[in-house]
Amino acid sequence: MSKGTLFDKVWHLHTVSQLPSGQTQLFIGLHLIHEVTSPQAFAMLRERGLKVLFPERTVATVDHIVPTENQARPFADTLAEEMMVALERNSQENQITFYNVGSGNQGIVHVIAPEQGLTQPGMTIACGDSHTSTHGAFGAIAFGIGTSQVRDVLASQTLALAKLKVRRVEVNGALSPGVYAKDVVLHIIRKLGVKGGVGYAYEFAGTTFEQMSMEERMTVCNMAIEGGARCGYINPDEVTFAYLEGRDFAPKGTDWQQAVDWWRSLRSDVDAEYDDVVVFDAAEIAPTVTWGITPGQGIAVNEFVPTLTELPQDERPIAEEAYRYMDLQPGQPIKGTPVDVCFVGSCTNGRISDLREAARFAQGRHVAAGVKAFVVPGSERVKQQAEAEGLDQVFLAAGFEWREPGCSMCLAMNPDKLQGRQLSASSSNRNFKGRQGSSSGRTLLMSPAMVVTAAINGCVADVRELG
Ligand SMILES: CC(C)[C@H](C(=O)O)[C@@H](O)C(=O)O
Ligand code: SF4
Repeated sequence: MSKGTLFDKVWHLHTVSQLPSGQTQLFIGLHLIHEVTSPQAFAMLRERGLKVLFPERTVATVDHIVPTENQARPFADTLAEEMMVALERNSQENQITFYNVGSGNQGIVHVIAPEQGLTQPGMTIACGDSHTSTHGAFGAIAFGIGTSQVRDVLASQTLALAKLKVRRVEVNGALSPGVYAKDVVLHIIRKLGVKGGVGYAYEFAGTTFEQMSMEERMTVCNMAIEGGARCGYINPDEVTFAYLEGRDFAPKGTDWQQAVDWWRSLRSDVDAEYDDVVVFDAAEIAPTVTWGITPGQGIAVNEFVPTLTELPQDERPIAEEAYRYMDLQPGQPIKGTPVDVCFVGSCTNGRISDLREAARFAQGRHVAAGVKAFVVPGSERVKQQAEAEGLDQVFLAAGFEWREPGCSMCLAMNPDKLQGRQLSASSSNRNFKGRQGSSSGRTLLMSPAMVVTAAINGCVADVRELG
């Protein structure tokens, strides 16, 4: 194996051909599909009389449109019901494994594939969903694709792609108390910008990531795309292997050791060359909250909404738009901003460790009067595990609602929606205008522990002061 980054090695190993366009025809090891971006792709396939080439390399689940309260069929929303029926039919007709509601394996696509061991180091993974970068936490090259590319993968198991450059994003040192993976990635995006990663894969490296659990690594890679990087990854190590061992689709017996040796060989070499390197110090990272309308508009919870003069010229127009939309004044503290809705969930922070941490802060406390707070597990397995540990009871006793798995209010393609100008504290990944349902609804992104802190205080508050 030649010297290089994991990205280079995996790309090279999956290259089928070099296309005259200069692009690479890349083999896709695992194709994940969900109800939103697959129906049209299957329709295009049908129009051309094509079949799914490798149905065993495609796995389907339903997440965006699933109601998290009443899941009785048919769904009240006819469009949601149509998408559901289409996925059921397409999976069945094409012999594609479909983890439907009630199967015990359903959930947000980026939660279920890792938990079942489908996501493995050295793979290429594509899904018609931008947060596919999540799977890079395992040392896979994983990226979101559009619907016509979903068609291409279904038909040929390959994609025509231009190779990305690689930026090593290094963070070193221990995280301070109250600082989580979410804060690390919000900090990175704040510093490098929401477009800073365009054209790059982000290799997250350094002792901070080495110390993280797989679930924390997934939180970081999940938001690579929010920094413009279509994929983000972390080199596989003992933490990765320990997480994978014994999972349903992980190699077993003698295959296991062989796989581990193979995965080790794919790590970026110490003398690998990068197109760019940036280095951060973990000690500088505080609990972070977004105040604006892009995930890059983040500040430490004890900082003030930036004034125009503090911002570089090119960030000023979007800042002005954000002040107006969010109804926040430049220079005001973010702490103390009243919240209406508190949401713990999503493919960023809806895993068991997120729920455990949220429950730790909710334990023995109560949601403030007038605040609607709810917890949505990322998958049926996460829900089951949380209930086995009694986390649901902790949340319920604290005044949180406990829901069925799905994307829920991360995107509000289901009944969980903000109303009017409501302001939400959310553990999800996007704070775009109108993202959580209402066209004028407002979102502040933060870690699950900070969402719980906000729920209890009725306003943005510092998790470090909750004790
Ligand atoms: C619906 C889907 C295409 C979309 C995505 O690509 O990310 C969604 O998951 C999101 O988070 O905005
Ligand atoms: S949880 Fe949110 S970000 Fe993740 S796939 Fe669903 S809608 Fe997209």
